[in-house]
Amino acid sequence: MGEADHIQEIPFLEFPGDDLDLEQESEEWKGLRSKVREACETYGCFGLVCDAIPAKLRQEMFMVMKTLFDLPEETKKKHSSTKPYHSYQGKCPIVPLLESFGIDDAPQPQAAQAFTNLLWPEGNPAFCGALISMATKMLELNFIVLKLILESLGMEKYYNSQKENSASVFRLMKYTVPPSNDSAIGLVTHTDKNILTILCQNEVQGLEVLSKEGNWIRLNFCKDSFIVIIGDLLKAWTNGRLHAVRHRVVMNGDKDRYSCGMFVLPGDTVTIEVPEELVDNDHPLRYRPFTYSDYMSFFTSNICDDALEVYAGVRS
Ligand SMILES: O=C(O)CCC(=O)C(=O)O
Ligand SMILES: [Fe+2]
Repeated sequence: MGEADHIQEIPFLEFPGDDLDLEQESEEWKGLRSKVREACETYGCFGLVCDAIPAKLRQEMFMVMKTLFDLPEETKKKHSSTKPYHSYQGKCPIVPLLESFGIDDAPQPQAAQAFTNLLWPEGNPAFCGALISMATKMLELNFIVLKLILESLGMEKYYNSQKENSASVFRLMKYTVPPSNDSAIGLVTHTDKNILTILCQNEVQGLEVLSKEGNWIRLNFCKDSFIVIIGDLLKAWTNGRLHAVRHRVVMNGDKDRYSCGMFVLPGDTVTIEVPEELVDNDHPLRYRPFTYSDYMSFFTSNICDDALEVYAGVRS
């Protein structure tokens, strides 16, 4: 397993205040907005320290995640979906350390309850409560970041429709300690195929991002930080202005890694189409219109590194 070239280069930003209701015309908001844009253009990701999502809730989330992954394999397999990345995915030869669940619309109490009841027919209020609270806060944070991004591009008029026409999947992941103390791939290199992702991990590091210059950067999260990742769809919609960063997980050490990620996606009928304001002589159209579901169908049968360019890129 090749070592990362750099320990930390990506910006870590601070979300001001103790709740997510940051006043949107404040100087703090405007300051954050320009830093977010710069990070999204240059790195396609950034760390975000956010005390508005309490440390206690994060701890609870990782505790209940452990009880989830400790369930028997047969029970975990009950969670299935026709959509890729939404089912329970057990360990497999490509990613032998990883198990994951994708939960649709997890902030909605009905969806969270249905997931909980499937795995614990006798009920598990502690799990369900932590799931709803964490998913709700992370989705809220996702939309705040989306708003900052759209405003920074002068595209805020699209915010409400993007929000209304979105869906979410909350992914819960467990990476087990690699055998024989070696470092080993936890998750293979990829770009996220959705709009925007926010990740949260327990104290075990492992996420690495590839800089535009081609260096692997190993992220060193501080305890209260989240990581924001630009997905392929936001890169396409912004006509390539934002960077969809390639990333992977590399495991080492002697502790299991747990992470959860809130992935915002477009609703099924939404077409991703570059708005005309983002096309001009300096920025000729780079992506043709497409839907997320068609893009995912393409990707799952043609897994490749530059799926977005191959699938939707406009060749000049
Ligand atoms: O576990 C992590 O930190 C990264 C997960 C990830 O990149 C993904 O699920 O797309
Ligand atoms: Fe990812």
